[in-house]
Amino acid sequence: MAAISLLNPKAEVARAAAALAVNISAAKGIQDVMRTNLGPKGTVKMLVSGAASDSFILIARASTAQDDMTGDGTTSTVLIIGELLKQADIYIADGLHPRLLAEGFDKARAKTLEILEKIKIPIEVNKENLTDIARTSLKTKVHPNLADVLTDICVDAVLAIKQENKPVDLHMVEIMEMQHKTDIDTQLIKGLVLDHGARHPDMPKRVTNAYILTCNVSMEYEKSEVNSGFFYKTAEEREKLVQAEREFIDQRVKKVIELKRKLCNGTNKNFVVLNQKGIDPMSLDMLAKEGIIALRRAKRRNMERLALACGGIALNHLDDIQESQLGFAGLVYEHVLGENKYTFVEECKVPLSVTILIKGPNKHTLTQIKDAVRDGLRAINNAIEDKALIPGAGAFELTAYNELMAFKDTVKGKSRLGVAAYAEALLVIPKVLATNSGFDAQDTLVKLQEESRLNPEPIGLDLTSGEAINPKEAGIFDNYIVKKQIINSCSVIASNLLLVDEIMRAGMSSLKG
Ligand SMILES: Nc1ncnc2c1ncn2[C@@H]1O[C@H](COP(=O)(O)OP(=O)(O)OP(=O)(O)O)[C@@H](O)[C@H]1O
Ligand SMILES: [Mg+2]
Repeated sequence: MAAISLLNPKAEVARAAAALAVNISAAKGIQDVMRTNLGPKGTVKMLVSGAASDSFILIARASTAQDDMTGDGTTSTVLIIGELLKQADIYIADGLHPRLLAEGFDKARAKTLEILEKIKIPIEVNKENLTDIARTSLKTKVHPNLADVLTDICVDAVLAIKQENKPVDLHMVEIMEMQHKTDIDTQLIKGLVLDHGARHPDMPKRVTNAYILTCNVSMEYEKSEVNSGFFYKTAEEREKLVQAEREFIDQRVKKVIELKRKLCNGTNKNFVVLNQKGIDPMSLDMLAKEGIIALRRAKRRNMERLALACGGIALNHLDDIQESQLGFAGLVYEHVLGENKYTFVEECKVPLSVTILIKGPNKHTLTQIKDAVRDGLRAINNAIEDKALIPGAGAFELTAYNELMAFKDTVKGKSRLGVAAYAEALLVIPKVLATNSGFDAQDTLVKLQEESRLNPEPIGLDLTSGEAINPKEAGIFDNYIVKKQIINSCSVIASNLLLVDEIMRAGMSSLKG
């Protein structure tokens, strides 16, 4: 193939035209697959795979890049690219050169970014605003009742870990799954959940007002050294060494017990030891007699999170332990689920790390909720970083359309057709939102455009009634950063797909040269 096109310039042109046609039809095809996803009435996300064309890969990459960056806007990206190419197809059939269209796209892109700046609503970072953005996002992912529950959880989680004047670290929100049919739903734990229980039957299963000692100190008598035979000659000597070693471990445990007695005895307070190292049965016995809960072999990662959640310091030795080094939790309890034991450390006062515990009857549900929670958290975080929101429900796209059409008249030459095509393409968002809710796209659009001519405020679509609404009043918002990325990536990808013949020619001439 390549050899023939090198020799025959006509074949080269034919191939380029065919490539353009492939790109256009691929973009339309992907758009058709994705369109039913958009908005809260959209169906659950589908994973598209298996198509081989480069254009597909390009669009898919744009859409996953979008997802990696902000966790949102992938469906809109694909829809707008598809629509840009559909529009382009009409103009190209009329003889317009793709390059002029691409030029127009780029002018429109710059203008649309200006429109975005104008429409953006500066916000204070407070519960109400964060709830609006989280709810809008979550309702596009899970059914409305669950979305409401998850909205509160996500907002409370972020507000809990958010520190004044510092960027939010979403890693401090641990997402944990529990597969179980249960009446308790997904919940926010102001603290954390360890996936094991206490190791002694006499230890309390539930305590309140608990000091938390986190440490990485062996409370385990290490037989191996003593038993190795190097250290003793007689049985008596061995016995002594064993005793000395035992004594050494006991001293450690006694230190803990001493502190516990000092702080807790005669009060309503309790004591919990969470140790990264081992605790042997004798040590556990001693602790259990004192009513102390002790967990051994806690995961290292959890040790760090424990200190963040409960306060205190993870200690590497117990030589001089003091109250100030301990954390505190309002409630510590064991929870048994089937064969698994969990320990909940919660009601931490100022937790810098929290846990969202997702419950669901099966893996599929768990994954779906987990993805939704991640999206919700990212939407909240985006809003905090942007300190702004964009009115949703198609309001931004309708406003941008109006302004771009006015702008188009100021653009000289044929590239203005690219600007018009871009403006038209943005309307795919309100149109598909309408269709997915069972309304006629054209009727709805006419209605909304009439309303937006009368109303200075951005106008969006009420998906229940099919009428115009003010998204600001309805609390429907999108992230600024997400819209910005959609605007940028759509025009770049669409232009690349359009200019496939030029790219091919450039590639070809470099081959010839
Ligand atoms: N309650 C609502 N009423 C009207 N429009 C809404 C509502 N909630 C969300 N939308 C609109 O739905 C669109 C977002 O839909 P959706 O989240 O399904 O797709 P996306 O963000 O493009 O892609 P992704 O699949 O990555 O989330 C936005 O245009 C948003 O304004
Ligand atoms: Mg979305």
